[in-house]
Amino acid sequence: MSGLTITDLHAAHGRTPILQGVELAVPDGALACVLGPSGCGKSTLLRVVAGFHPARRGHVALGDTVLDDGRGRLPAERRRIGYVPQDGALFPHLTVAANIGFGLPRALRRDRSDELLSLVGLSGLGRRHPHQLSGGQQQRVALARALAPRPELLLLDEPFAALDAALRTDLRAEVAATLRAAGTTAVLVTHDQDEALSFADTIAVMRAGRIVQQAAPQDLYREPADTAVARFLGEANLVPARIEGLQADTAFGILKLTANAGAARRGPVLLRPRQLRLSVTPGPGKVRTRIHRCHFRGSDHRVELAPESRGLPSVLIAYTDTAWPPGEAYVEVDGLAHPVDEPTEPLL
Ligand SMILES: Nc1ncnc2c1ncn2[C@@H]1O[C@H](COP(=O)(O)OP(=O)(O)OP(=O)(O)O)[C@@H](O)[C@H]1O
Repeated sequence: MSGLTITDLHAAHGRTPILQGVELAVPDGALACVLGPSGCGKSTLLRVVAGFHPARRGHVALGDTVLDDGRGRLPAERRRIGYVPQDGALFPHLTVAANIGFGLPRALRRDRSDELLSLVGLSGLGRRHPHQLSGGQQQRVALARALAPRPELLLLDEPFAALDAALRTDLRAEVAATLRAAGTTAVLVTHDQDEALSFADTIAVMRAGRIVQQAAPQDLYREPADTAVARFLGEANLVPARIEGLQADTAFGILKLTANAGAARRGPVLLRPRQLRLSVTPGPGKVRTRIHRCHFRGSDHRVELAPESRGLPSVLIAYTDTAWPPGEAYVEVDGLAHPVDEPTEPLL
């Protein structure tokens, strides 16, 4: 078993505390994402797991092996962990095959680098040098090199950040497929929510040196822990409500909740843009709005609506399959509303 378990992990740069009680569990064979804004400590977390930076206290274990507990540390070269940095960091003077085989016993190098080149879709390019490859190809070589010694855990530090949008989407799907084929447990850090949502089995949202929520992508998107996580994962309509038990009283009428909210209180509920349904006719549970703006985005339209009722934000966002011309639209809610509170801790 090679699942990663991190409990109450603290680490610092000099005197500045950076990781402040990180809790993270990545099951054996799972692809996890640590998602958080720039500077929240994602790279520091990966560096502690890889063995390049010491923990102050806490516990980091891979399967049954303790990697660091703040007192003792397993040296990085004995951790069986692969690391893919942002820029790939290939050796420029070595061929692609030599980059992949670097560090392997000589007798294994050729077969293993051929195998890995095929796995990352670069068969036949082993004799080239890194500068003769595109950025995306170089990142695939970096992935192949990290996988070559059969690590139990692979760490990826924003490995697609330098690539253009289309290539990034393709490559991350390929990388996810490659990791699943190899059965490797992996942790990718990113500040890009689309990347996290499309890549991972489990996403841990990091803020100010802590994991504030860990869940499967769909659960995290629909049921974020607070308003900041809600906004970080995508556009959010935060609608004022009186919340009690399993329902919320809102300008749309009574909405059912994702979970029992307990005693009565006031607070926003989350409605994602796809939960707002537009129509041209009024009706029960519908709110009259004016279409402020509608723009085509390729796969859908993003519509900004100005509600005419009180008790709603000044702008609601809906994603629709068809275009909506300027004028009136009636909006109703589809699905469950999710109660969200303001975050109780600092955001950075
Ligand atoms: N070597 C260092 N010495 C001192 N402070 C550092 C060092 N490396 C990082 N820091 C600080 O630690 C904090 C966390 O940095 P880290 O690189 O872990 O964040 P991150 O979430 O990965 O950010 P990004 O997404 O921008 O890479 C930042 O405030 C950063 O300035």
